[in-house]
Amino acid sequence: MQNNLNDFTAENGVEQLVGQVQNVIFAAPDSFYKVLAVEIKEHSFEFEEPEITVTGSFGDVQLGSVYQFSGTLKTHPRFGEQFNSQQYQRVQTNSTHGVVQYLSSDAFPGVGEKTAQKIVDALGQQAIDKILDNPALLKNLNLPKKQQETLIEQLQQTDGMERAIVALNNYGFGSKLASEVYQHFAEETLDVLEHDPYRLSLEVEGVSFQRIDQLALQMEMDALDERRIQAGIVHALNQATFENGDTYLSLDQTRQVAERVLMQNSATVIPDQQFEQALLELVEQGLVVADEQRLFIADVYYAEVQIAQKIVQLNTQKGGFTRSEAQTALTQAEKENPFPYSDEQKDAMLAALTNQLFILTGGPGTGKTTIINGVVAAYRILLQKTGMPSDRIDKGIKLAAPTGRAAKRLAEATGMEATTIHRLLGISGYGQLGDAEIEPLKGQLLIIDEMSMVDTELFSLLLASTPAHMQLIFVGDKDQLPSVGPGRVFYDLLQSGDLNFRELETIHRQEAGSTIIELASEVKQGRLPDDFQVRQPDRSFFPAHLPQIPKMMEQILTSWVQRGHSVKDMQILTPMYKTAAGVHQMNALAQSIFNPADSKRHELPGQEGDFKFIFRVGDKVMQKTNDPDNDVYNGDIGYIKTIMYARDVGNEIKKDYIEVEFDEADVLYQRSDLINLTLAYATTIHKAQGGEYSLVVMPLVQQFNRMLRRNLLYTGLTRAKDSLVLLGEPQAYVAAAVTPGAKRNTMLQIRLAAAIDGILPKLPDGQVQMTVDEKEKVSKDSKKVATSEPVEPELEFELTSSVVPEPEPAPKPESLPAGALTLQMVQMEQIPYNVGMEGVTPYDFL
Ligand SMILES: Nc1ncnc2c1ncn2[C@@H]1O[C@H](COP(=O)(O)OP(=O)(O)OP(=O)(O)O)[C@@H](O)[C@H]1O
Repeated sequence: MQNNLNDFTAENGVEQLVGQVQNVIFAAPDSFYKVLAVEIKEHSFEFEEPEITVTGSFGDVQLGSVYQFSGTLKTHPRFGEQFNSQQYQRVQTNSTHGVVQYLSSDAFPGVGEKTAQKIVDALGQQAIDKILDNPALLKNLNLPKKQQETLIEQLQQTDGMERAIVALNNYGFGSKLASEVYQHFAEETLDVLEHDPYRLSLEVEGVSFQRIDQLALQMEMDALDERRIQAGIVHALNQATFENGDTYLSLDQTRQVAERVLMQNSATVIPDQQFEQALLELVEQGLVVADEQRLFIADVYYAEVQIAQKIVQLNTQKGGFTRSEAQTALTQAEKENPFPYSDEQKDAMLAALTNQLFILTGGPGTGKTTIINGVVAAYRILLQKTGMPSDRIDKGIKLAAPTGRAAKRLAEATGMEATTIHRLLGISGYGQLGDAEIEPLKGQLLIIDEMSMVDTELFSLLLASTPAHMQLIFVGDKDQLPSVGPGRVFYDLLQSGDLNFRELETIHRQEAGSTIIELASEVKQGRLPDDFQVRQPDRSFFPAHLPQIPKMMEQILTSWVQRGHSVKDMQILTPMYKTAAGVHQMNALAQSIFNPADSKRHELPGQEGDFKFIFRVGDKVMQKTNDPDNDVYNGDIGYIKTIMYARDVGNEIKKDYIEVEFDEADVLYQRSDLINLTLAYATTIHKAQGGEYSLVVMPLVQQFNRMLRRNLLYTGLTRAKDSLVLLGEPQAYVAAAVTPGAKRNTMLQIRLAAAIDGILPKLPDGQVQMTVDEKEKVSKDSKKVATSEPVEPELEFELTSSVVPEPEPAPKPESLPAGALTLQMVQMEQIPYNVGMEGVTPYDFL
């Protein structure tokens, strides 16, 4: 430790405190202000308690790490004595923590945290070196023989790795991320970390720019170092692309966002010339593409160009069958169908059968599944006529969807096999899509459902793997939210107007009294029906302000349980994570009703952002990332089957774990994997895309402000199959209905037009997404002839502004339709704002 207890005294009235951060009690969303719970190790002032509250401005503080704080002890009128920190720094000496973390990581199967601590207690911070020098030391610790052997073998095998990982752990990297960093840089890890740290954020997914920036500045790297500015620019573009869904930023936007990002940790202003130079370098390196005043992450730029190229190529090809052949097959298929097809449906099916590429959009109940079934039936008939054996026909028809849940629904609706797009393409591992090895698909017909969820990168990969002869049908609902990932591919394809597509208008769902679909189609047109608040057989509305929502939700869920319904058929959908009506609070509430605490059952802690919760056996949970290796994908819902503690008899891996039962597979999560798992009684509406539930309960209040958009409300409503319970403020619903979805910067429509005119930008070699077969062919060809010239980076811009931008203005609602305005004014007067829950009885919502 830098300070010895003896000279640990206040200087010039500034007190000193060294302590280990136990918890971040509060973190301001828009500044670095935090309130920390700190276990005291040393202090220069009088204080009797073992723990103290520390307030101040802190960057990315690491739980469990030790910091030295300089500041003053203050008495807060409500919270009592607190340490107000003006300066802080991390104390590096507590590296035993890193060694324990490393030894108990997945690299040493069978070694848990307790054993790791025992080793470090006995051998100290240099434990690893000591064991490597003298393996016999482990014998004195009474560890089981098998454990000793594993430890020695692994340590010897990994040689320098442990030093790198321990160093990374001490810099605050968790074990999993630390090993990903090591896998990427291998023996160069420490060198890169110390001399070129921004490479970590540029090259390893999951290492944030902010974390590296704080680290680098602490290591006294120059705030104007070109590598820092480059990393800031890439971070700005990544944020726009992978968080906001844009495929590019304008030059001005990039400058503004990058500046904001770079100034979070240092007040140094980046001069225009240096920004420009850093950007030029990125373009020359091929990480960023500049197209006039637009800047793209290179992979996304190439993906858009490649999509346009392939789509236009396919769109000009006729399908394998003539119109009269298709017509005959359809007539035959119709005979097998329980009802005759409508003209609109027949027209769409004929277009699907006679074109190589066909796109279908329609709201719920308009007959999309009917068309998929009809096309498949007719397709079978057509192939049978060519003499193809029926097993080959079945294998040649592929159905897929972007998520496991959507694929399962597609399989149920069609009675055929359906899979995720990832699985169809054979993508495995967590790696970036751009690096995926893709196999060409086999078969004649490919139908993708829930196409609105497919993003630019995945779509480009999908197209790259479809052979020229394969017929493609893309089905979706253009009014739903766009993909979570970059772009709004489905919307752009339809909007281009030049492709073979049909939009279904007529609703066919006939169930008596079903008003959810009517509500959805009103919302689609930017208004709410006059009977919005009037109870219908399948939907109800309960007025409430934000503070009333938890109580009302409790009544709704309790009533659901009392009526003998299962949690499986119910889903709370809400726009955001925070607030009393957000995902976190709703989950905690629903868990207390559906799966309350029980001292006999095992529990493990979970955390999402700064929200802490617990996992219990029986909990409804959701996977948060794509994990093709385990066949679980972002948004998949499962139920906790088992929770095992390391000490439990029969626990073979000797580590705490949770086993979750998903539709496709059971998946095991050790503590370090729990970051990929969360409670799922409530989810965001975004995460619910592609899912369908018997009952949807949706709270909307004006506090959700920016999120209140038409496509969000529409997506939420259309997830309800039988019953819909809406609660909240009517004006929040009106605001959502009248406000169009957020705009995304995408270039796909322009690229499609350019591809049609034959003036698409040329893709440089190495950037064309190719299947394994194509790659082999190119590599053979390239041995014969030296090919294309290197492409000069294009960069043509002028810096116009260095002003930090104002936050994006709140979305402007379109002018209110007359009906909606009346509703807003009249209904608001009727809300029992002050009557509390007595005035509202949401018991009979079914
Ligand atoms: N032409 C028709 N005549 C009578 N009933 C029809 C017709 N077309 C579809 N239906 C019925 O309407 C309902 C909705 O059709 P379908 O499931 O194909 O729509 P969808 O667009 O796939 O709906 P969702 O997106 O909600 O799953 C089904 O019960 C279907 O049997």
